Amino acid sequence: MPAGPAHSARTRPTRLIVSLDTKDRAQAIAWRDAAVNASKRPEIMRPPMVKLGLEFTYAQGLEAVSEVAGDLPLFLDLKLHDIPNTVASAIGSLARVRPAMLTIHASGGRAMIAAARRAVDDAFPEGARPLLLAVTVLTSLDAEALHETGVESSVADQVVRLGRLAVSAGADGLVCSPHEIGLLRAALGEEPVLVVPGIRPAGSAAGDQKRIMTPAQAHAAGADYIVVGRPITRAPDPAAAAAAIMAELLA
Ligand SMILES: O=C(O)c1cc(=O)[nH]c(=O)n1[C@@H]1O[C@H](COP(=O)(O)O)[C@@H](O)[C@H]1O
Repeated sequence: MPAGPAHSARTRPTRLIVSLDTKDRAQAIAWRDAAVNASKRPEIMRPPMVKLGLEFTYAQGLEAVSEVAGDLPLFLDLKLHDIPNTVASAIGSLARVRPAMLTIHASGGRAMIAAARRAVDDAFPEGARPLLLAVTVLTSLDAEALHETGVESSVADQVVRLGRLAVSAGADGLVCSPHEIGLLRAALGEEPVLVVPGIRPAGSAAGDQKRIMTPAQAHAAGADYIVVGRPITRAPDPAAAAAAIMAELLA
């Protein structure tokens, strides 16, 4: 694993990914535009990424995904989890969308992750390959919910175990909660890209998320990207909410 951090946790840049979780195309475009407008404020001037996932893609299809992403870098979050051949073939079907990031579940195992790696390398031209991200333990799970699935380790140990497995099998990065960033950096070094949902600005409702932090806390912990949905999209003024979150990442 690479040693020698390029940035300390505190100075590592953190970029916002806005999660456009809706079935409605016009709504997704409106939220995208609100985030883009927020990012043009002079103190920010850093365009966001957008995430489209299961809800939007099942409702609207891949062509609509491309339309909504427009020129913004796209995190296509379909969390593939199946036998290796099926996952690899599915990745081939996603190439036309030109995502910047794709997700699989690390718990699909080494052969599945390695097959996904090969599929990304085969299906996308060099220079246009998405980052292959492996989801470790969903941020909606706490220790009790994880144990109920038959995993006896702590959440932290399971995240690190799956993180090591995924990176050694070819993943470029991991999806984890902000609570595990330090442990993953200690185990895997600075190179794996850490994409971090479970973000809740102070005072906002946790909803179904269990392992949460504020944007500033996740930035200070060393997240490369934070993923934020409802705290922006369900806010009375999504552009203002996005701007406030982006401002927290500038420190
Ligand atoms: O892969 C993800 O993006 C993801 C992984 C995870 O462990 N937890 C998690 O919340 N997500 C996604 O991140 C987004 C979080 O949305 P909010 O909870 O509304 O901010 C949702 O689109 C989730 O699907």
